[in-house]
Amino acid sequence: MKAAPLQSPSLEKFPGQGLRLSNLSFLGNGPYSITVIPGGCLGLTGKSGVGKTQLLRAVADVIPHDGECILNADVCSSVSPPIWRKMVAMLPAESFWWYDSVGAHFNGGLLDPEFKDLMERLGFSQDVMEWQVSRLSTGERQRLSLIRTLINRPRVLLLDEPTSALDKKMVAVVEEIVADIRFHRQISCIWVSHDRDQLFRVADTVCTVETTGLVKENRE
Ligand SMILES: Nc1ncnc2c1ncn2[C@@H]1O[C@H](COP(=O)(O)OP(=O)(O)OP(=O)(O)O)[C@@H](O)[C@H]1O
Repeated sequence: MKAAPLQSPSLEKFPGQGLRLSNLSFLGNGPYSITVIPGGCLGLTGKSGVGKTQLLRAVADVIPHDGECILNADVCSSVSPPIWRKMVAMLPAESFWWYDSVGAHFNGGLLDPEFKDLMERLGFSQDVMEWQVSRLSTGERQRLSLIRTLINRPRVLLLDEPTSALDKKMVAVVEEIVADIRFHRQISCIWVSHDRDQLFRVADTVCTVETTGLVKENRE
């Protein structure tokens, strides 16, 4: 069954704005069509292996795909991939680290006025910048990679199970940080999770990803 295109009811306030997926397809999945308004959050769930991560990767333009992603007036196919990926940032479930030291991954970000606040809220003191990446726990990597993504100031945030390695208290902190940033920067967000309760806390629209499209979920 092909799902109808979806959009948030408040979209009329933002004509032509936000992140729009238009007949996006990849690896035999799709087409997917939906709009996420500025400041909005789309929650995606679905069975393991259905293609949630690949959907985020298609939106981030890191895998081949058909159809379009449009961010405000920018059409993905007309924007160079590095520029698109700077605007549309994906936080993968398992973060990548290139250098031995944590601080080397943050260079200019240390001057970002929000850096110190994010570090404190996510439970780090400044000396973590001197640490070796090899000593980081899975949860520390997850929290630090969120900071690294946010200080690049993306206009769209694609979050792939961003709290999977965190305790309850830190899950709440991450949910609050993302909500604050969506509100203050008016960025659009897609949040992938197997935790349905979490998606109904953080997102204004929740959908199940099927191989043929998105199916809107209602809170029960
Ligand atoms: N390069 C590729 N070529 C073909 N198939 C791929 C490629 N990369 C991943 N896949 C397949 O695409 C499918 C979807 O993978 P994906 O990681 O998006 O699933 P998911 O819904 O995020 O699953 P999970 O909930 O387990 O994380 C999987 O069957 C995977 O094996």
